[in-house]
Amino acid sequence: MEFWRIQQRIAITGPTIRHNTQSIPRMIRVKGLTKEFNDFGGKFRALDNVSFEVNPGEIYGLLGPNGAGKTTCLRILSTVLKPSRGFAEVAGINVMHDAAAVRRNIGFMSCNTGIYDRMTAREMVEYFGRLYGIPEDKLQPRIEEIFDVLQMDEIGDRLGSKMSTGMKQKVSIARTIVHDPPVIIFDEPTSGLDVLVARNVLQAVATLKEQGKCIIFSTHIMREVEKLCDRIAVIHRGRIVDEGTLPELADRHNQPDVEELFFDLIEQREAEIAQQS
Ligand SMILES: Nc1ncnc2c1ncn2[C@@H]1O[C@H](COP(=O)(O)OP(=O)(O)OP(=O)(O)O)[C@@H](O)[C@H]1O
Repeated sequence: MEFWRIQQRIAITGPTIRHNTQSIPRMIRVKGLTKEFNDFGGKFRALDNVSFEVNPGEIYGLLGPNGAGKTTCLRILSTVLKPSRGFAEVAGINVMHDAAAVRRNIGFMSCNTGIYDRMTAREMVEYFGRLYGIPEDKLQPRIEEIFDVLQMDEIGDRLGSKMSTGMKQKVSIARTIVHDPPVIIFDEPTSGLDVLVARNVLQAVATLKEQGKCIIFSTHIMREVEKLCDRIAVIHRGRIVDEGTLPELADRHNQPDVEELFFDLIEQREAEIAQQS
C-alpha cells in the first residue's frame, strides 16, 4: 500500500486531532524531571532536571547513547516509574495524579514486542483493545481499519510463534494505537531490525504524525532523527545537553554534520561532569 494511502486510512474512530496546534495545549510538558535510583547504598541520578514540551503533530526525538536516561524519562511519562522530583504532564494530566487517565492517552512501543506465541495477531490486538475498555461495537471496526492500514489482513489468523520480526512489529504498532491515543511514545522501536522492517516502522511513525499525534521517538540512530524528527533533545548522563531543530542546533554549535554535532554535545556534557567532580 502506498504511503499516502496509509496516511489517509490510519485516522480511525474517535475524535480527530486537527493540525491547528494554536488551539491545542501542549500534549507533553516536562519540567525539572529528576529520577534517582537507590544504588549500592547510595543514589544514582539517572535523570537530572530534564524539561521539554511537545506539540500535537510533532515528532520530538530523544537522542542519546546507551544509559543516557531516555527510557527512564519515557517510563515516567507512561506512569511506570515515579519521578523523584519535577513535573510531567500528558494530555493535560499530571502523571502523578491520575495514572489511569494518562495511560488512556498514551501508546508505548519499544523494540521488545512481547508478542504472545499462542495468540493470533487479531486476538492480540482485540485483547489490548478490551483492556483499554473499547466497546465491542467500536473495537471491531477499529481493528478492521488498523489491519487494513498496516496491511495486516493476511496475518490476522497467524499465531505469534509463527510470525516474522516484521509481522511482530506490525502487531506491536497495532496494539499501541488500538485505543487511538493522542500521545505515542516509541522507545528505540527499530533496534535490532533489518532496514526494510525498520523503514516500515519509520513510515508508520511518520503517518501517525500526519494524523496529528504527538510523538516522542527515542533513538541513538542519527539518521532516524534526521529523517523523522521535527525537534530533538540530545541527552547524555541524565541531562538534556541541548534541544531544538537540527538546523538550529547545527547553527548554534557551528557544526552541520549531525554525527559530529552529537559527539560535540556528548563531549560538552562529559566536560561538565568532569568539572563538577
Ligand atoms: N531500576 C534501576 N535501578 C538502578 N539504575 C537504573 C535503573 N534503571 C535504569 N538505571 C540506570 O539509569 C541509567 C539510564 O538508563 P536508561 O535505561 O534510562 O537509559 P537509556 O538512555 O534508555 O539507555 P539505552 O539506550 O541503553 O536503553 C543507566 O545508567 C541505567 O543503568
